[in-house]
Amino acid sequence: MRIFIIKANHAHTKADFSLKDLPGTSGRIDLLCRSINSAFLLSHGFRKNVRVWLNLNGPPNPPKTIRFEGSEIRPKTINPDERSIAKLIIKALKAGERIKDPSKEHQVLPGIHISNLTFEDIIRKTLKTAKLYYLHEEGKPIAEVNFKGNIAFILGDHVGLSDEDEAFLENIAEKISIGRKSYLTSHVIAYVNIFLDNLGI
Ligand SMILES: C[S@@+](CC[C@H](N)C(=O)[O-])C[C@H]1O[C@@H](n2cnc3c(N)ncnc32)[C@H](O)[C@@H]1O
Repeated sequence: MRIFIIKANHAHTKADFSLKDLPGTSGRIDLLCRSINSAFLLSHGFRKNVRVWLNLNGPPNPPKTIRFEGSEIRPKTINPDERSIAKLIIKALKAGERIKDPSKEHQVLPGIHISNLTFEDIIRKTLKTAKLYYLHEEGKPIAEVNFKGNIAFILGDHVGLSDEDEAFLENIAEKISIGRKSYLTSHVIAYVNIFLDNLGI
């Protein structure tokens, strides 16, 4: 299984933004929509072996975490356009306002779950079943990594991870790189997926 964990520092935790101006009003939920597209979609196909954790930390009620579970998501739930993926995030955030025990995950649609899990909670949970890699420009080249079993990748948003996040990951996740340039989160996910496809993993 491939797991992508994205920490979104400013992404709004309430559906108080405009679909007409996602980049300007949502704390960059547009970036998360493109990341979902890159993580799951093939041309005329869907990656069932992928899990994505979106960890939203913007106003007004951080954190909110949305888990997309490829093996459970129904066909045609995830479409390629940003707007329809943003609508799924809005649905999840609205459901998140109503749940009684937000420390537990609540299913919004088949394969889409919302909770108040923190970034650290997600990492600790994932560590139990997968090897963790932190994607960063200055890491070890991805071509030198011997991938085995369940693999989890941690990525930042447009501002990247904080010093505190990096300190937390220090002895938990290996820092790996797809190149020395700084790429968009969604492009990094697409590259990693294609790289692993070519390895036959
Ligand atoms: C736009 S970049 C963030 C740039 C931000 N200024 C920083 O310093 O982290 C978004 C995320 O993509 C990943 N990323 C970008 N370029 C990468 C590269 N060359 N190799 C591995 N990961 C990369 C990192 O996880 C990064 O946090």
